[in-house]
Amino acid sequence: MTLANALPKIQIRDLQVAFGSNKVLQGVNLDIAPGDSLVVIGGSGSGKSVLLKCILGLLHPQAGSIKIDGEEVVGLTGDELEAVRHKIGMLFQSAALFDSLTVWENVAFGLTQGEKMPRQEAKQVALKRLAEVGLQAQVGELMPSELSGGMKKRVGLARAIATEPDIIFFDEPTTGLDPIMGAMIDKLIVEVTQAAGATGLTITHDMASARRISNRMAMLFEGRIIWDGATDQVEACGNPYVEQFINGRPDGPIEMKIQDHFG
Ligand SMILES: Nc1ncnc2c1ncn2[C@@H]1O[C@H](COP(=O)(O)OP(=O)(O)OP(=O)(O)O)[C@@H](O)[C@H]1O
Repeated sequence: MTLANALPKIQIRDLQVAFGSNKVLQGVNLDIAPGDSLVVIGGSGSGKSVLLKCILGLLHPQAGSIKIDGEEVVGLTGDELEAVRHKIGMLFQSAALFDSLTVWENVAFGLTQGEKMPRQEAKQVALKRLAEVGLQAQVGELMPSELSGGMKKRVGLARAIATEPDIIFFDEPTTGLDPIMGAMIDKLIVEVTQAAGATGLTITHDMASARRISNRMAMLFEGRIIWDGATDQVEACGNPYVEQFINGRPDGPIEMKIQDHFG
């Protein structure tokens, strides 16, 4: 539930990132309220991953501000950056599990390494998290190579929530899954995020998934957020770029831009 006057969980102002002459983010402004689940949509190469990397401190913007809980994170290094990252759980596109660790060790990684929790205690937490994503304790003893794609995503989700983060990032959470498994992962994402009272930030191309996961959407186009609003209003938002994108129409203002470049 969004509180009208609550301090944004994440506040982004005039964020600018360029790689040489490629100006990827050209003044991004975005507020994400506590408890919101926001999906950032936008075409390939529009800068969605760059935006997430800036929030994680993996990329340094040329200009602009990113505040988490009111604290500036741009420019942080060392322990201060680690403290910010500790607030964020992440489900990576490929689930990004360590091949040489068992499933439960993967889930417990942030607890044993980051929080120095004793191994047996961390294992109990990991098994609890695995149960929350519908996986039995025996799965905890398997190696990642023994899992299907859907199971890997579940394990990745269990790992993302293991340290009870305030914020969870989901990078293309349904990529590579069949539609039913994708819908199941979406349902789990909603359940675990709400149960944790966490704020969600997702990047995806999968509009069905975006609609299921989010209560808010923002569209990134030509380096800026060109629309940001409630998910249930996106169909009728009146923005021709957003309407073309969410309906996957080949014709419209976005195609005209592509023709400008290559035509
Ligand atoms: N480390 C980097 N060095 C140089 N250019 C980069 C780097 N990271 C990203 N880019 C460029 O920034 C632009 C945005 O990339 P980004 O990966 O954020 O797009 P995206 O919206 O996540 O795309 P997709 O949906 O295809 O994953 C691209 O033009 C990309 O080539």
